[in-house]
Amino acid sequence: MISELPIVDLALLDGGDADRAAFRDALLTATHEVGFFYLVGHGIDRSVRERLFATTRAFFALPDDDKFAVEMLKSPQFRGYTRFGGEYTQGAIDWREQIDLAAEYEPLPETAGGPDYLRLDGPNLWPDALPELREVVTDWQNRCSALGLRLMREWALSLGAAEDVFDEAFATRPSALIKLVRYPGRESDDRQGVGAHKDPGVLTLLLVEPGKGGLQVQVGEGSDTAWIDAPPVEDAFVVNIGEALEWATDGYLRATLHRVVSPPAGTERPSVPFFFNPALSATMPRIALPPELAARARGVEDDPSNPISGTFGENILKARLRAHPDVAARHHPDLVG
Ligand SMILES: O=C(O)CCC(=O)C(=O)O
Ligand SMILES: [Fe+2]
Repeated sequence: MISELPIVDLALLDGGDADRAAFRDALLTATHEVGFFYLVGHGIDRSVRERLFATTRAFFALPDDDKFAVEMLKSPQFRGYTRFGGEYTQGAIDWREQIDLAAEYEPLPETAGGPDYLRLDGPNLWPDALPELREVVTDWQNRCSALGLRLMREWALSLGAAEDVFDEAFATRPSALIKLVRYPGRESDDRQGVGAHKDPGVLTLLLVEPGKGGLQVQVGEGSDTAWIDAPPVEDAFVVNIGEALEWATDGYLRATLHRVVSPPAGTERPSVPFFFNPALSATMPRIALPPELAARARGVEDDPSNPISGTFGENILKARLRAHPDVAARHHPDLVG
């Protein structure tokens, strides 16, 4: 069983045919076997990442009243600030605070009997007290979306499909989500920063402040599994597959359980996950795998407590209602009974 996540170097794509083939091999192997890898060579400058973390810290340093002014409880679209104790994974509280900022679109006209997930379209709650947040987050979203699309094309090629097979799902109203997160240190037997979960979207590009451990990834198969540490690697994103890409590849690519352990008392751990998500109404294409890959596809995991839907909006709405029961009860009582 592996003890460290594999490293994949995007700069290989700037080389010749052999380098590009090596990149696709490494990408496919990492995401078939582990579902998680470190991405280096991505070309996003250190200064840009430092600015993102400086802004993240500035947000969490705001007085409580400024954060509560943009509380998610005010947002039927699950945007805004979640204080400690507001979020749950597998029924247990996640000890982190965060602000959720997603792509912003005008709600589509209400159609009677239309899908519930369209309720997720709408505005972010931007804090007046930190006006630069909007520009920094929008810039980060643009950079990560471009990187996400580039990776999707590489997966398409490495799976034997047309390069643009995934493009359409992201072409109109893609619903990328960024969280700025802060895990406070604590002295407690309960170490749940965020509980074990799979990400509901397509892929996640995670940035963690240098030097901050705590992320753990489940490796292995069936009953033979173990949790390994995935500390940040210099200049690297941690990238993982979400349920929508597992679904698209009949489980050839895997969405992997991961969790964050609270940092030690007296420290804190900022992180910024970017969730590369298609349009709410998109159904991911199901890739016709070449026989040698199809033979090793596991099928989509069948977990009665977490059914995976091929329509992205259904999958993300399920995850949002479960993670934020207070928002669900206030704004969507008809969906949670
Ligand atoms: O903060 C992290 O390192 C990971 C967070 C995560 O897994 C999530 O928010 O889905
Ligand atoms: Fe996650």
